Amino acid sequence: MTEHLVDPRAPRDLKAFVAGLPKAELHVHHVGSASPRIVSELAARHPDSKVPADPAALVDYFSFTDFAHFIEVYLSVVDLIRTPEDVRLLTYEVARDLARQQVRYAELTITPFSSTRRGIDERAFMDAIEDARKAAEADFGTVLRWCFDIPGEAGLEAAEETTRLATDDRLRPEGLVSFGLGGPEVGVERPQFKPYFDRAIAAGLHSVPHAGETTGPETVWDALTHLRAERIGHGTSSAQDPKLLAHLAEHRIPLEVCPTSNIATRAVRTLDEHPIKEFAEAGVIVTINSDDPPMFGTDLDNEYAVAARLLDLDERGLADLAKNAVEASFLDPAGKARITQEIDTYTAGWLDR
Ligand SMILES: Nc1ncnc2c1ncn2[C@@H]1O[C@H](CCC(=O)c2cccc(C(=O)O)c2)[C@@H](O)[C@H]1O
Ligand SMILES: [Zn+2]
Repeated sequence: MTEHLVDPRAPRDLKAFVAGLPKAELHVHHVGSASPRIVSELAARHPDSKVPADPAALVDYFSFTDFAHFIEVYLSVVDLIRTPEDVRLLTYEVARDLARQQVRYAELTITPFSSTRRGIDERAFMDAIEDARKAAEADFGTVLRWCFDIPGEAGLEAAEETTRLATDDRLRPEGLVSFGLGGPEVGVERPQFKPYFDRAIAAGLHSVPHAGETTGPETVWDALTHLRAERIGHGTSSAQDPKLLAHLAEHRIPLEVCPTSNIATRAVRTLDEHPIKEFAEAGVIVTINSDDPPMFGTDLDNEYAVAARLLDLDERGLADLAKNAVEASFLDPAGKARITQEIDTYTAGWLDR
């Protein structure tokens, strides 16, 4: 069950503050954000799927014994996304859910390889996400950008295909800003992906691989040295290496921290054991993210509440976390200034009320 994942202990008034706080989210997956309503609607369309169409049954289905089990469940949801219309519906509804949490800007991680290899036409896929991105900005005011990630376990074929889709000017979508690496890390050495990250960076994309989620600090070092990571997805095991913490702090390389994800995938045993406090005490830039919120029984607001408890934050501390994410984002300077100003105005208004 996932009740242990929702943190009831954050003070109530801070939850109200968080609910209205303008936010940015940098580490949240496209398919992983499909709401129970969307997943059950798609599962009902495809009765051959093992994904339950009943939202209540979905809660148990989204309980994982380990990381490998999480990936298996994740891919069963990927299998539900079969048409460009499924892609467009999913993307637009994810934007609606983000807007409900006052997310003004989000970099959504998409794995195009997983969809094109399942038969969705690549041009139709790009058109679907771009249509949804423009509609979401017009309807909700939420600015979306894309990160295309390589599913590392699928190997160099997936790396080549993802790089082609991300760098071919006839295909790459206008909203694409970054290039990542997801999936299991065990046995998926980061250095082999250097040629693909080099091509993506040469095409103007920012490098943001997952690293140190289920493997040690050496994977984070590899992501920094071989993949030229500008941010690190999770980086949880960095806390095991004081030199790495010092390097991340000195070079201002942010960690995309996803507290509840780490518990749900068993990467970390309990929230109280999460290394987020070590990151903050070492001066590492921390951003708060939800990763795959419906799958982990959480949402971004809850992740901020968890961070408030683990870092003992007040409203100003929470506002600083939100500003960290804006600053670490790949949004243009004017957009960053606009959202940062919104955060400051909101926080001042809250404290003066
Ligand atoms: N916390 C996370 N940590 C890591 N990744 C995460 C996390 N959350 C979500 N993901 C996503 O999980 C997928 C994994 C897909 C994958 O491993 C795979 C393996 C073999 C074949 C295929 C295929 O498509 O044929 C896919 C990726 O898309 C990634 O973006
Ligand atoms: Zn992730």
